[in-house]
Amino acid sequence: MIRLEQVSKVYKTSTRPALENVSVQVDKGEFVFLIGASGSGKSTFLRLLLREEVPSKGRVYVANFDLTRMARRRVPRLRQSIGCVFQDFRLLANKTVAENVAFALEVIGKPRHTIRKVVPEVLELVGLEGKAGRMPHELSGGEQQRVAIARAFVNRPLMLLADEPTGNLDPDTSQDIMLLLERINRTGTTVLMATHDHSIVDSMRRRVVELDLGRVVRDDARGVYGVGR
Ligand SMILES: Nc1ncnc2c1ncn2[C@@H]1O[C@H](COP(=O)(O)OP(=O)(O)OP(=O)(O)O)[C@@H](O)[C@H]1O
Repeated sequence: MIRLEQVSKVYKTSTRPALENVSVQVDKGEFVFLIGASGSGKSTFLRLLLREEVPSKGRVYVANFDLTRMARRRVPRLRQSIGCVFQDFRLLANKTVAENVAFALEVIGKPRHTIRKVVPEVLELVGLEGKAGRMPHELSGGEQQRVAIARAFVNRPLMLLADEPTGNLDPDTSQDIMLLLERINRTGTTVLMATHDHSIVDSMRRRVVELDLGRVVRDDARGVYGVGR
């Protein structure tokens, strides 16, 4: 599903590589935590998968796409197969919950009857039935993140990338969001989540890939955040 082969990334304005000789493979249906200190390269890793950045060296494959050789016009197709969730939710403030989710389908040209059918289904999946008409500011942080997850998942992407999705949430709400991401993972969707949240990583015992100064220093099948940290 995801393959990085000896990938290095050096930003133009930076002296040290953001990623250095990184090789990681993630299979379909896996749930993987990407951890590491601030500046270790987690966001760069995710941006390479979305082709928001290109590697300085090495190759990146996502689904059946070879991102290294991909023509610019094919990038939208790649991004349709990847759902994204962020720490700051990134909802459209002037649209309702249902409109936020529907918008993700409108921009890729889905027919109206499909949108009418699948939006309530996905809102039910994330536990927001009954809140379809609310505005984002009328929701709690956890509910806003559920909307963001619904929007990321409504097109049934092959993969969900989550960058610190619990970073703005209290521990109980974070656990609820993790249960939701687990449920989405059980549908066969590959989930890759960058996080600093020790307790979540420790309680889930999933695969952990750790970056340190741009290098992979650990790849454990059922890892914890780290001993003594
Ligand atoms: N657009 C950019 N231009 C120049 N340098 C960058 C750019 N983006 C990231 N970097 C540098 O690359 C390194 C890795 O950054 P990255 O954002 O990938 O780390 P991170 O692990 O996601 O950090 P955080 O947890 O703080 O989000 C850092 O040294 C950062 O300063």
